[in-house]
Amino acid sequence: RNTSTAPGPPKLPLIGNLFDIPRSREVLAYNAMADKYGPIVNLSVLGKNIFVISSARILLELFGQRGTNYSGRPHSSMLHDLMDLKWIFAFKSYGSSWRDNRKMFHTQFQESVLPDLRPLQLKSTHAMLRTVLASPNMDDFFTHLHFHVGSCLMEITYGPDTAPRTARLIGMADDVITAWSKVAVPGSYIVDVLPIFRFLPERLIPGGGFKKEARICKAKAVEARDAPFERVQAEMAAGTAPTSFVSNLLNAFGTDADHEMIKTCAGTVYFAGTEALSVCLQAFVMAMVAFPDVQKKAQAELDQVVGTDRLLDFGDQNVLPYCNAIVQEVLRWNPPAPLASPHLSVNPDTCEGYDIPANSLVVPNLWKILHDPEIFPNPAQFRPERFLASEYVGGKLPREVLETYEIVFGPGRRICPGRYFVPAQLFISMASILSVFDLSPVLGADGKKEKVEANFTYGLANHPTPFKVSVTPRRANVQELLDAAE
Ligand code: HEM
Repeated sequence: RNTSTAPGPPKLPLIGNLFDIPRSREVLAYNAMADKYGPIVNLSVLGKNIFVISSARILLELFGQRGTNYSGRPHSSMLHDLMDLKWIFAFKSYGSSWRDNRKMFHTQFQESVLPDLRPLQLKSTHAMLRTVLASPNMDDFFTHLHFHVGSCLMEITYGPDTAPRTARLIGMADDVITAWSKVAVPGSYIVDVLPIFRFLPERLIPGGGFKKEARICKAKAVEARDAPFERVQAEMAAGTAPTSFVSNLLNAFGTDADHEMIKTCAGTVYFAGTEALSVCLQAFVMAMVAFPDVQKKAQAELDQVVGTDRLLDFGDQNVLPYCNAIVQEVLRWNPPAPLASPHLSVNPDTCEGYDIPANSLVVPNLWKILHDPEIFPNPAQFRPERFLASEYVGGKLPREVLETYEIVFGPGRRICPGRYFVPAQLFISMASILSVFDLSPVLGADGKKEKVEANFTYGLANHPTPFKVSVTPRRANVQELLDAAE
């Protein structure tokens, strides 16, 4: 065979590239490696091969055409065994349990059922606008946005609950996400380097260490998963359960065995969806402040379509191309999962003349693909126009723009099952905010508006770095319209 090892930073004996693996600002580090070594970069850590892919074509080939070999997930002692999060199907290995969960999940988030969710999404958006109007300062703004998407997903999954109970569940679930995010940073937990440490009793570790962290995380995950599910079961027994992801599925499937899967699928919704939506809304706010002309253009479109004496509705979506383009540009400009989720290969393979040994970790660099200047000229610029068909000769979006953009949801069999829901949710949240509020930089000590430069953490979840924004209602009747809305 005429194959070779893919290029990458030089390896040390035994430990390989242990010290080349970035532990912060991962996206920037992998971008630099791609610039130096090309679209397939090979790293190896303690004998384990990692391939970082930053070409859409290669990614579609591996995860798409050769999907049977590339749709696994790596196993982590901390995440799967100690935190016991193996029930979340995003972490399951490729096989029948993952497939069954995904199928069930899809019944509730496929394109055809999405219109049923709109009234709830709209109601949640109005609640968010009311809260922002009541306390518009910046420190609270992102908290309101996070609660908005989190509680909306919770309500879709379990039906309405009281605000304090929802806030408690969101708090617990967010703690779980914070804990598991650390697992993705190599070396965070000794047990993932030496899995035998799993059997070390907690009392022998000073302060309880990783064992204590895992125990607390597991308990919170179980409560966040079980408490709302059991509430719906009780409501159904009493005949009072409103329609929701869980009540629909409990009605459709009868046996106890199915109940377990309904519970785990439902639990996956919040854990898989909230952070990504929340990061998108934060990036959107940053874009509106850093690129004020985009905001003005969107508001002009909204004023023309919606006018001033009613609130935006889903019925307006088809006639607001610029607002829809903003949604796409937010996802491209700051993909919330810039390095997607790592895949694990099964059998040895070759790609572009390079060997890919069995059990390799394959990491897609979505960020780099979505910032390819050949397809998205001047990629750091927030420019929704690149998604307007009217900008192109023939009035059609070029195929490579569309296909590359869709990479944001990860290609192949593990593609995000929330991908139909996401644009609708982001549209209603973002366009509603722009139609009733102005987002602008705060005034500095000199009385002038402070300039906001777009900047991000460039980590595994790509958050905007802290900035200030002033949120002001655009018209005197905003409160009145919101009071009258559901
Ligand atoms: C806000 C925008 C979102 C983006 C950009 C996004 C993107 C992604 C990506 C890149 C993956 C990994 C795909 C892979 O492994 O190759 C993923 C997985 C997943 N996403 Fe999303 N996601 C978003 C929101 C959501 C929402 C709202 C939900 C739930 C309603 C959701 C549910 C899931 C699930 C369950 C998985 C795991 C799929 C599997 O392992 O089979 N996502 N998403």
